[in-house]
Amino acid sequence: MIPLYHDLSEETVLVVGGGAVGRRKALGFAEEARVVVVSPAFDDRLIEVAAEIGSSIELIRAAPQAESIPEWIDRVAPTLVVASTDDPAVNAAAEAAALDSGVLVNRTDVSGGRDPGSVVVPATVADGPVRVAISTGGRSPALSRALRERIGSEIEGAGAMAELSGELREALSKAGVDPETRREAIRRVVRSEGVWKGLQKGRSKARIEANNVIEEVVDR
Ligand SMILES: C[C@@]1(CC(=O)O)C2=NC(=C\c3[nH]c(c(CCC(=O)O)c3CC(=O)O)Cc3[nH]c(c(CC(=O)O)c3CCC(=O)O)/C=C3\N/C(=C\2)[C@@H](CCC(=O)O)[C@]3(C)CC(=O)O)/[C@H]1CCC(=O)O
Ligand SMILES: NC(=O)c1ccc[n+]([C@@H]2O[C@H](COP(=O)([O-])OP(=O)(O)OC[C@H]3O[C@@H](n4cnc5c(N)ncnc54)[C@H](O)[C@@H]3O)[C@@H](O)[C@H]2O)c1
Repeated sequence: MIPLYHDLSEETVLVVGGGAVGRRKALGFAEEARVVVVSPAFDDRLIEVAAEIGSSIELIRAAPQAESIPEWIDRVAPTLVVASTDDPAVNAAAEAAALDSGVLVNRTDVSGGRDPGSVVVPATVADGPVRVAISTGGRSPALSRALRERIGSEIEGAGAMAELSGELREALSKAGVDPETRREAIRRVVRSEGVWKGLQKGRSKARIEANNVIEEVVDR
């Protein structure tokens, strides 16, 4: 399995099954996509949060049987279908219908042994624009979660570093610094203890540190 970061803004995710797992997936995807959850009953927290965040999550009360899932896919036109009911036959039908329509599918009730087009939702941790995704290839979701908790502290401050080094890279490029020198300067900035420490004290401190690192490379 190859990890990809998929921009789902303006896309629709269809979640079939609105229990605890369906709620977790729906709320995760609703950070970016429009989400439609179809289920005969909904997790209480999902109902609460859906009411708070408004139009990006739509809850539709229905219990589609296996044979009617393709109609739901036609009607909702999703980019991704999440199969999260507690009925394996309905989950299997959602998977088959999604794959038939060339739509991605996340089967939440099975691990390993996936068909092409089937995706795993990883555990993720973010700091600003930096986002780390962890998968065990479906083998151990509990381990994914434990590793996510560990990695969280590891990437603290990485978001600010991404912003700063991105801006510096653009500034060097505009100033006409040749690409090889620019790459070397930015590589040193992102590895510099001084710049990481500076970021904890504030942006201007980090900028001064970064400029010192860059000058050493540019003035060589
Ligand atoms: C990472 C995370 C993302 C998310 O869902 O948001 C996620 N599961 C999470 C938690 C979690 N899930 C389960 C437990 C209980 C402990 C345990 O059983 O291990 C815990 C731990 C907990 O809750 O602490 C139970 C479970 N999960 C699956 C099955 C079916 C099966 O194994 O057959 C069963 C057994 C059900 C049963 O038998 O009843 C299946 C999948 N779960 C996946 C993702 C995919 C593989 C990811 C990978 O490659 O590692 C995959 C394959 C499909 C998918 O859903 O994409 C999220 C952590 C979020 C976070 O906190 O960071
Ligand atoms: N991927 C994961 O992380 C993970 C974690 C725990 C469990 N699971 C698996 O995911 C499945 C769901 O777990 P859960 O804890 O959310 O169960 P749950 O019982 O809380 O939720 C199941 C939901 O499916 C709905 N449903 C039933 N028939 C339906 C139909 N025909 N159409 C639409 N919705 C229907 C129910 O009303 C309920 O809301 C289980 O099969 C479980 O084995 C996956």
